[in-house]
Amino acid sequence: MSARPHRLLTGRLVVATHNAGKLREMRELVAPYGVEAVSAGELGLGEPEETGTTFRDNAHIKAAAAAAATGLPAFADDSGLAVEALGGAPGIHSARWAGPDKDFARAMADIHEKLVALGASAPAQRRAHFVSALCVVWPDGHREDFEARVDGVLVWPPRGNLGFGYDPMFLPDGHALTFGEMSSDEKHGLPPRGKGLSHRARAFVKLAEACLERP
Ligand SMILES: O=c1nc[nH]c2c1ncn2[C@H]1C[C@H](O)[C@@H](COP(=O)(O)OP(=O)(O)OP(=O)(O)O)O1
Ligand SMILES: [Mg+2]
Repeated sequence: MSARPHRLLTGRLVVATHNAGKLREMRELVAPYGVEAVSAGELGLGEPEETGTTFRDNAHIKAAAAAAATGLPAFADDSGLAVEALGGAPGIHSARWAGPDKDFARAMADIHEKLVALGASAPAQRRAHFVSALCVVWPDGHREDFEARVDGVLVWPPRGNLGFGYDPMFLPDGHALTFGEMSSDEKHGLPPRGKGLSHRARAFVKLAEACLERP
């Protein structure tokens, strides 16, 4: 009899990302659970092409590639910023909008300029959310998927130099600091502080509930 409809994640785990900011957050999230996290970079894994049309599909592509290459369970995140006035852009293209140089200062300015061109200066016209799709894939192909979002507004100019990507322009609802001004613990917003604040932490709370046990 199984009280758990999901598969338990134990032992070694590949964190299938090539983004240093994300890797740090994903390692912090799994740290309390006694799994040994090894990164895609440490294992010399390549970066699969993200050919999916959804966050969920792209997270699966990354986790499945890493699990197949290593014979270990693999944990991937596909995430992005969806700006309401831009019809959800950049969405799954959020990393690609920063170009090959990963110039997020430029990508943030681009978004701001597009909003200005639309006359969107009031916070209510500058609403956006981050989405995170987390996927764990085992070498036998079993998968577990979790997704969450965090809503907020885009400020200008950007504030803070913590975090990564679009963090300095994202002000989550109900908070006075942008993600760029928050410590990583504040951005996660996990217990005892809260129930999860960032998209990634909120999705991870679901993953942990389903697939992880504290040692
Ligand atoms: O918490 C976040 N704070 C700020 N920006 C964020 C966040 N979460 C996603 N983002 C933006 C930037 C990132 O580059 C892109 C995700 O694109 P995404 O393809 O999932 O990640 P990536 O290419 O950077 O690394 P990888 O695919 O190896 O995991 O969205
Ligand atoms: Mg990517």
